Amino acid sequence: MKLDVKILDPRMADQLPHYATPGSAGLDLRACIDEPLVLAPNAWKLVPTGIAIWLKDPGYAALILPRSGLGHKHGIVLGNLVGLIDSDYQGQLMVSAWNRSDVAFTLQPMERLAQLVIVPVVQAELNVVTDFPPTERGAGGYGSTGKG
Ligand SMILES: O=c1ccn([C@H]2C[C@H](O)[C@@H](COP(=O)(O)OP(=O)(O)OP(=O)(O)O)O2)c(=O)[nH]1
Ligand SMILES: [Mg+2]
Repeated sequence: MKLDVKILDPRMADQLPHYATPGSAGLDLRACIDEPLVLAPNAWKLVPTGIAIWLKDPGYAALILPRSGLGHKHGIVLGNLVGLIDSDYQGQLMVSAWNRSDVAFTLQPMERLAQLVIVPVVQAELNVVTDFPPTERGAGGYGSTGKG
């Protein structure tokens, strides 16, 4: 698909997000900040990415996800756990950077902070019913099929 993108911070012009390998699912998002940002243990800050996208088609959404390395090694994940970008959103992509670790982390300007994944979406039309026809699972959940 073609994705319309607006460059809001001139530093992004020559480092637009790209798929790092032919099989990559995510586009890395950078921290468009002017100076290093210290995230104290358990602190979170909204970080601009310097770009806006317009998905346009309600059949798509974008998810902002943590980068595995930052999340696992440094505890830098997302304050909203996952960011959901609506197809009609045209504002700057923002990343809620949360330091869930007990060690301060310094985020450098233009560092790759999170990743954006475009996903297909189905908008459902709600159909109100009083009963569902029975299924094998029924209302069973939360481990009802047993362990292992
Ligand atoms: O990590 C995120 C999450 C959201 N957004 C933008 C795009 C999204 O389309 C919009 C609204 O997000 P969401 O619907 O999750 O937030 P809300 O708290 O429900 O706000 P709203 O009332 O504006 O829908 O904010 C971001 O830039 N980054
Ligand atoms: Mg919302």
